Amino acid sequence: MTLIAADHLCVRFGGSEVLHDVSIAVQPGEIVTIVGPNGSGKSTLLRALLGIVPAAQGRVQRAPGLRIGYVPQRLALDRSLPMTVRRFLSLPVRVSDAAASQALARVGVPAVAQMQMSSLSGGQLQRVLLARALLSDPQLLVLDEPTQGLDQPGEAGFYQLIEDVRAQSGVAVLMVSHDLHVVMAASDRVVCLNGHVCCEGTPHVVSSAPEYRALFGLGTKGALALYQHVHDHDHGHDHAHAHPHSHAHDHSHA
Ligand SMILES: Nc1ncnc2c1ncn2[C@@H]1O[C@H](COP(=O)(O)OP(=O)(O)OP(=O)(O)O)[C@@H](O)[C@H]1O
Repeated sequence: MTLIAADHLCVRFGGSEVLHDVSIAVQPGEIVTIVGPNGSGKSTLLRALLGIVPAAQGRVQRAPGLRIGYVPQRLALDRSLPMTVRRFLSLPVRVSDAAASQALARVGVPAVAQMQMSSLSGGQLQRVLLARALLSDPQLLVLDEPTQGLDQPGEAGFYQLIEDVRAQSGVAVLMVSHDLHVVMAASDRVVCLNGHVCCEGTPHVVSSAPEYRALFGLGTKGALALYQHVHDHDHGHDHAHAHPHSHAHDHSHA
């Protein structure tokens, strides 16, 4: 059963077509990442899938009753207004203290409930946003650049958390990211977007595709190395055939 899908979707703003003939589908339990240059329509695609932006052509389908936890790219919150994390977690739907504590503990920030939203660090804020998205027990998490502004360890920690949450709950994840290095390792499937779908597939396939290389250059060696590293661990049983160094070496010359 497909959770959410765009079928030959076109989106226009005024006279300009921002998305052209985009088809994409997310299955239960998958982590799918959309990458692409600035202005390539990544946020628009998420917003169209969520029904916030209308389709000019094609259509969007969501599984009946689909529960979605959405973390938008920008938090529309006046940071000068006093608001504790606890109160924020009850917006717009009131949750019990127990549920709030459990959600914060789950994302690794158990002690921030009484802190002001404005005094959270970037990494803490991202985790609080994720906690709120998880409170509705979603089948699909939609995350728009969830690690924006985080340093490399913060980024890696956040993606690890996403994988842990997926492993615990089986939630599917659809996210937009610019952090190619870490994203590649954390995704089952990558969709490279530039107004249309340039290429899509496993991180390995996408990062070797000429369309991807044309957009992102060859600065993906780290991603490849990291992905191969994780992959080799997952497939320890055929380690007689696995040779991480020669893999990385081969690809750096691909
Ligand atoms: N509500 C809107 N009205 C008019 N134009 C819009 C609107 N939303 C987005 N656009 C335009 O659509 C294009 C794609 O924007 P979008 O935010 O989807 O790109 P993106 O790939 O997410 O970019 P970034 O990586 O910079 O976040 C841009 O040219 C943007 O100006």
